[in-house]
Amino acid sequence: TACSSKYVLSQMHPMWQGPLVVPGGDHQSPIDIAVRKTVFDSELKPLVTSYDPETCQQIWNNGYSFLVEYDDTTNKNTLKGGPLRDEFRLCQFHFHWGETNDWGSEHTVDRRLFPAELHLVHWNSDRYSLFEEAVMEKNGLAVIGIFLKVGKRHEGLQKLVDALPSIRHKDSVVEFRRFDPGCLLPSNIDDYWTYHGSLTTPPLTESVTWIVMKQHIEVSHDQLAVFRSLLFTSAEEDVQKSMVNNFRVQQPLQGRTVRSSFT
Ligand SMILES: COc1ccc(C[C@H]2SC(=O)NC2=O)c(OC)c1
Ligand SMILES: [Zn+2]
Repeated sequence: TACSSKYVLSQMHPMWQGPLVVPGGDHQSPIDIAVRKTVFDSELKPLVTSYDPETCQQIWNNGYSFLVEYDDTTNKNTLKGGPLRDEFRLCQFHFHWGETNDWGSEHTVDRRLFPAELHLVHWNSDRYSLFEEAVMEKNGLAVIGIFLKVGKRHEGLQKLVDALPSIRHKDSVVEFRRFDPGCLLPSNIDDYWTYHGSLTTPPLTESVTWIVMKQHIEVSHDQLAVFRSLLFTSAEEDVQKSMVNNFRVQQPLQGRTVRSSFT
């Protein structure tokens, strides 16, 4: 689908620090969410999600993370409400994780790192007709960020974990059907932080309304270990590199305000 955004990542080192000066960017992501500096906004509405598992298409390794992609040619997977004025359409979700459980998330909360972070990527289908158009526009994307903690096994995640060995190498893809992304949401999606930022990999465009959930989800140690069995490298390459630490470091807030939907 369009959203697979076969973006060519510059020869990005896993601990890619990015250029010191980002071209034309002072609203970059991820950031540290300093809770004491967030501002409660009573105008923020509850988030409304509606996902159809039948639109799930494939899971693939793009050499940076693994993506589960949805058919985004119709309006079957929608996100609205929260800080959003328009209706957005899910196109994919993916994760970021570390080589150990001590780090791996992109956003931090009061400098606290989580072992992994889930991103559900949506594009503004009220204003644009393709993901690729939306990704270049200021109000083009909405990404829900959900922290993962190591604890009890996540039953819904297991179907995805079981598919990972079949996409070990970069550019491998397999059919992946009837997966409900809603099963990955925490029980409480009314408490979140929101701010305007960017993609966390090239092209780093500042087109994202970030919605970071306060409540994390739990996955087991063994489930997360399977993420780390993926490889950055393609089958042809003679040196195989484990897909770990595929996160960007936190970027300066540059005067932005992070709003909270809760007190
Ligand atoms: C050209 O379009 C792109 C390029 C990169 C990403 C992936 C980035 S953005 C994020 O939140 N996490 C990531 O790893 C993308 O995703 C929407 C869209
Ligand atoms: Zn991401």
